[in-house]
Amino acid sequence: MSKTWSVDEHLEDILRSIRPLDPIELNLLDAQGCTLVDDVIVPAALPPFDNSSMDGYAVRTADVEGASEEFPAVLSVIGDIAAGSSGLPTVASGEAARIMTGAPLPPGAEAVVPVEWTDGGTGGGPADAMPAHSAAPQGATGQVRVHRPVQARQHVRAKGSDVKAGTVALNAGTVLGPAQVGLLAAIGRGTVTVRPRPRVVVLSTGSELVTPGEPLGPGQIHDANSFVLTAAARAAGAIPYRVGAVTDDADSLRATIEDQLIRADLVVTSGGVSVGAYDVVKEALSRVDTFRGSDEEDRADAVGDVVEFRRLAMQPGKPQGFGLIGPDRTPILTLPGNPVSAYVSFELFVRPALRTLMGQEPVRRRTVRARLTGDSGLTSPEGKRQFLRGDYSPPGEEDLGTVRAVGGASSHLIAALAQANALIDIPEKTGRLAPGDEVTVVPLD
Ligand SMILES: Nc1nc2c(c(=O)[nH]1)N[C@H]1C(S)=C(S)[C@@H](COP(=O)(O)OP(=O)(O)OC[C@H]3O[C@@H](n4cnc5c(N)ncnc54)[C@H](O)[C@@H]3O)O[C@H]1N2
Ligand code: MOO
Repeated sequence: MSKTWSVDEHLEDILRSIRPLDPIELNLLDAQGCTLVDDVIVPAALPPFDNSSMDGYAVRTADVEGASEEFPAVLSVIGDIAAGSSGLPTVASGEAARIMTGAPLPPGAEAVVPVEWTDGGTGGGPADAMPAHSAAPQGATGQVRVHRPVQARQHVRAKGSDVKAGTVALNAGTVLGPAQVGLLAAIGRGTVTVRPRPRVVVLSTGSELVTPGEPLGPGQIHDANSFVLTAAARAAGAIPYRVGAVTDDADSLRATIEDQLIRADLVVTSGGVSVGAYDVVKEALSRVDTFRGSDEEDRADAVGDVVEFRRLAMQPGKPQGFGLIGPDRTPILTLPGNPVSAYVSFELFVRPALRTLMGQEPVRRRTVRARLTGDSGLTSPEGKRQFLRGDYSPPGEEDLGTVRAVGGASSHLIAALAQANALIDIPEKTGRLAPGDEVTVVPLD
């Protein structure tokens, strides 16, 4: 009998054959979720100029020293400075410029008095706000009474106080989330060089499969796997292409995969990999001449172009296949057909492969230790690493969180999978677990 592989051996074999995708330059929003290839250097200081952090009046500090509501400092308003203003007036002694948040601090001014610390030019008590310029253009002229002093640079955001020119804004390897996209935009980057999202072709196999939304005939079931795998690929950051279920016919499957290779950085199939007489994936992909290219060079490359089918010491997910196919040596992972097996296999093998293609680390999901709860204990097949579905609660006051098994071990239990938020990772040598035992948990967040 051929070798039984451990989960780690199979994963390591896959990862050994996969390299990060070549970098490309993408528009900022298209790069969301992608990994930066190079450090991004700040080209010019941010903010690019000293500016006001308040709507108020730009003043000289000496002019408002000792000011109070009873004895206000009275200053002449020389004009408005709105955000985006250029051609700034100089603020001389006894003068103030009305200034808006984000507007450049004018020459001569040392600080900004918020409008609430003034009469807003009304001659009355403290102002709540400035009237709109369109409704009260006279606010840009006349006099303002200032009720409180300010210190030099108060309410001024200094040039470069956010980031300085020449410093590193983001390090290579950073995954671009909303805040990182925002920073790149703020420093003026319209495009960025990243590892692209991998394109994943997902196809399920089985003559019994019917697309959701269509009625079932005798012996038929709805195709769940191509949906769960497509959703999982998208959640992992890839661009999935779901191909409708292929019937159990080796030639059609080969033809479908061959057609799809053009748009695939990775192919995932489900079903047809065990030991039955209609296990089409195995039949179609075990042939040595699979996916020869059309020219000589491709043909030479394609020698040995075969998917290796393996048995893993794992439950669910025992039958697995992996290979590199076609002229571009595209990785293909063939997952077992039982829906829970397909999903667990995705989490353990496909997701790390996708993260490797994206240049993201760590490639494996984090694990935590948790205490097993539930009325009875668990049994696990010795000699197999078992991944039960679990409901994990993170620690509160206690040092460890808790986890409860959801549903049984059978790999057709997709309803229980949908109630789970974690996998319970039970080692090969463990046959029995009691409530209160510590276990390893893989949160699926
Ligand atoms: N004699 C043996 N039989 C089986 C063994 C074995 O070692 N010896 N292994 C079992 C294990 S474990 C698994 S896992 C399955 C894997 O089988 P396949 O990968 O060949 O999958 P299928 O036979 O095509 O399907 C299995 C099961 O899952 C259902 N299925 C398949 N695709 C979908 C889909 N897209 N959506 C929903 N459900 C799907 C299918 O109808 C079958 O019920 O083999 C065991 N047998
Ligand atoms: O190993 Mo299978 O994946 O139990 O259902």
